[in-house]
Amino acid sequence: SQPGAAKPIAAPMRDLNWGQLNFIHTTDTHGWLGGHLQEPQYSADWGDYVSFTHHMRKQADDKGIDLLVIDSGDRVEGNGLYDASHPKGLFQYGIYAEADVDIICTGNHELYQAYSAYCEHNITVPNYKENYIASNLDYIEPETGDRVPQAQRYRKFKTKNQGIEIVAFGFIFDFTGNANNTVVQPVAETLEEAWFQEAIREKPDLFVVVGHVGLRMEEFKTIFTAIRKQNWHIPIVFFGGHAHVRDTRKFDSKAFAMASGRYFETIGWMSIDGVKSASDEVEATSSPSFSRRYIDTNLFGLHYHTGLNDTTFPTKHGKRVTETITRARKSLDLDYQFGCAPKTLWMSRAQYPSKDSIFTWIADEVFPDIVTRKDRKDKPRLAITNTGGIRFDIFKGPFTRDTTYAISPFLSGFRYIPDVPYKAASKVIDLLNSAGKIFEEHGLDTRILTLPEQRFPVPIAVADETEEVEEPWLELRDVKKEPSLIAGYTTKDDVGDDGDDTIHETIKFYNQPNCVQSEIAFPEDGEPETVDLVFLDFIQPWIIPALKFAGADYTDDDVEEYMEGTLTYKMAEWISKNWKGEC
Ligand SMILES: Nc1ccn([C@@H]2O[C@H](COP(=O)(O)O)[C@@H](O)[C@H]2O)c(=O)n1
Repeated sequence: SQPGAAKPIAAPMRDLNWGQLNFIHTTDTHGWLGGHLQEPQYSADWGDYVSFTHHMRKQADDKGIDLLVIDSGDRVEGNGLYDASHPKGLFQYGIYAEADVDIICTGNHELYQAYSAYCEHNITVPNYKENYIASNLDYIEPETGDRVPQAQRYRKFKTKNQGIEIVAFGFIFDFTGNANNTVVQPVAETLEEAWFQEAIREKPDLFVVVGHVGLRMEEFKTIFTAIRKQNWHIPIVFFGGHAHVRDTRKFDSKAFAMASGRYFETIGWMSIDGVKSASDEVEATSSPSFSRRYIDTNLFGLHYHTGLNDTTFPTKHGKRVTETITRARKSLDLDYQFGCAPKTLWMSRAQYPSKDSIFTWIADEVFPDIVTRKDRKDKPRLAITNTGGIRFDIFKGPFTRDTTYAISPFLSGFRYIPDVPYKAASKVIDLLNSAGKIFEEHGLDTRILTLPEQRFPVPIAVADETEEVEEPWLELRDVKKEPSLIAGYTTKDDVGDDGDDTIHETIKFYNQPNCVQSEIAFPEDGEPETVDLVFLDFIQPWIIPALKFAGADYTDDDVEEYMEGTLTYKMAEWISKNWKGEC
């Protein structure tokens, strides 16, 4: 872990189950390669990950079984290590590539900006060569305008030790917010293509679908159905992401999907037995058994799972990566303190509105101060932001450059429509928060506005009780002798509630609105006649139809820049003025 990071913390652990074929999975790391410096249960860094995967590959080799390392996208945006450099990702791409990944695909965050799409195509794809798969994504070459596959459409290969034959795909969900140098082909359309139809007729031992797709979104189900139509008996595993949650979904007794959280808090572990019979000639027809674990990026747990310790765990390579991160963090001055957070503010561990809610802080304290311009400072205004634009909690203590990007990594700026009749403008916030249907008519999904974690909830009654899911190696070591529990995830998925490698004190999460609003410079009595309606540029597509529905006919041409500067910049400025002091 990084110098100054919180020390790893002891906790009661559940063992990992090894099978014939095993997977290590990361997703939505969003640049958190330095680890969570303030949280002991997630303070391992990418160097530790490099050491961990090395030891686990070695164990697989020693046992004569196989291990594959997977990443399902959104490696960028969300942490100073990526966002604070000019250009962005100056250090991040090289550091990430120190990890040896067997199957890797693209997420939506690699595609929001033409620049990051360019880097993905020209840095990460060549770094991973045949391991990079882009089943439904094309890149547009800037020099020629030619549309080319971002990477190969699928990959057929055999595992190193047992020669298990795998056909692997790499999808992204039906994303529409991509920059114009990429083309995302809708998943359902892609499945009709000749190459896909050929690939699913290959008859491997196992299909592996890696996708930047939430497990409860439609896309994986559609892919599952297409593969199953051709192959009633071949096992399929899916590795998803995007929803920022730990989750496992069972499509049928031979098809299992897992998602491994967010921000390098989680390393996913999946194992399968019975995927290939000992004799090559006989097809494995009985149901394979699957198991999953969500490993906290706590060095204590990584030592535990590898059977190593402080001295034996770090490999030379891992140590070098840790040192490279330290140097990069230093040269980006990520520990520079803008101020000192007087208390912890939560995204979803507090209700909105409440004194501990980060959104209440933004609406009540930050926006009234920052959303202003000299020539219209007395104009009453409504300022709206989507909650999804805020990405992480603020912990009491130093608020650094790094914290700034973890909270607000995006380049979104402030726009407005001047002098909107208040009667209409005042209705916008409720429409954004609770009138999803109205926006659907305009092809807009209001779930995009909110936190990824609550966008695709896991259905409550999910487990199919009639089917057995094997968890034969579960062993809980000495829970009673271990220290008290630390707060963390208690994941409920299609298999049960024992997936987390660490037994945590359960955290309660509260649903948040899609958007929050501040009323600024309002008259003391009564309502204003008109207001300036100020909003972050990301939510403009929802603002215009909302106003229309509220009775005010505006178009994109009526929208102007409200002030210079991004939310990220303005927030950091606010903190340096208002949270002065030592900590
Ligand atoms: N400029 C932006 C870009 C994105 N968002 C929010 O992030 C969500 C996507 O994040 P994932 O990690 O789930 O891919 C998106 O739906 C928005 O809520 C934003 O606010 N501004």
